[in-house]
Amino acid sequence: MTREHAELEELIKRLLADPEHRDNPLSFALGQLWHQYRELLNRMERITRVSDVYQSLARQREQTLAERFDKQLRQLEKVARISDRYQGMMRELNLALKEASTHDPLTTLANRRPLIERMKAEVERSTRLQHTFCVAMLDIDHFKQVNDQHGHEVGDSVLIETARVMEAEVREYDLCGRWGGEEFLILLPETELATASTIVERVRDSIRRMTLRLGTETLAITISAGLAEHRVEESYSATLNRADAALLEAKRAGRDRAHLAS
Ligand SMILES: Nc1nc2c(ncn2[C@@H]2O[C@H](COP(=O)(O)OP(=O)(O)OP(=O)(O)O)[C@@H](O)[C@H]2O)c(=O)[nH]1
Repeated sequence: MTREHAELEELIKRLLADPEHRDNPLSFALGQLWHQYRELLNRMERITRVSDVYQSLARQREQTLAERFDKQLRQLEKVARISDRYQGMMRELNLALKEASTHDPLTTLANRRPLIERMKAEVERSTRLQHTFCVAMLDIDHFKQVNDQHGHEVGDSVLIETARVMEAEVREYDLCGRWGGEEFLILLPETELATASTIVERVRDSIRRMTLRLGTETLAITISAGLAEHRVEESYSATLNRADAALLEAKRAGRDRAHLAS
């Protein structure tokens, strides 16, 4: 309320209360007007108060809603982060499981499972396309002596290094794997016996030239191998058995050599 307004109200109140103006014909009408004006003012004040309370309640409600929304959003973000992390862990675990079921943990070469699958696939492919393939079984000579004389850890290092050299010597589409113990298998797709023999000789030569240092000594490793070319309509296991028999012949003939299966 302005100062002039307050002064005007004060003047009206004084005039209405003054006994001197009691008989003035305007005094009654002014009194009624003053009364209505005061009532109107009171109602407006009540409405303003109610509106203020309502606005403040609405503000509070808005605030609590916003806070609740923020809290739920933060919880959702947390759940999403946990779920992302969980999914990442599951993916890694899956990969690790797949790796463990298809690879030898020591040498990281393929284990029997993928080797057998690839041999089966090659049998199918060779039947369909009339292409041949070869299987080479390779075995470290006198490996028991390496373990006995130098210990199991050195034996493990020999296996790891042999696998590394073997893998480095074969072509990208060949498959090297650990068949078990000190025995390895190389699958050579689209390869005839003569070419496969050259590749196996190259592998054997590289392994012979491997330098495995043991203090001042160097450990020399030799490999025997048996090689078989897949025959039309032969199962993968029959080819494998012929390669194995050729390996046995190579061992019997004095080791450090490769024999071709008949
Ligand atoms: N260090 C180590 N040794 C292994 C592993 N797997 C198998 N061996 C050993 O490999 C040796 C194989 O011995 P044998 O089957 O007698 O073969 P070898 O001594 O190589 O004899 P030939 O094959 O006839 O030349 C055994 O002593 C096994 O304990 C392995 O993962 N690590």
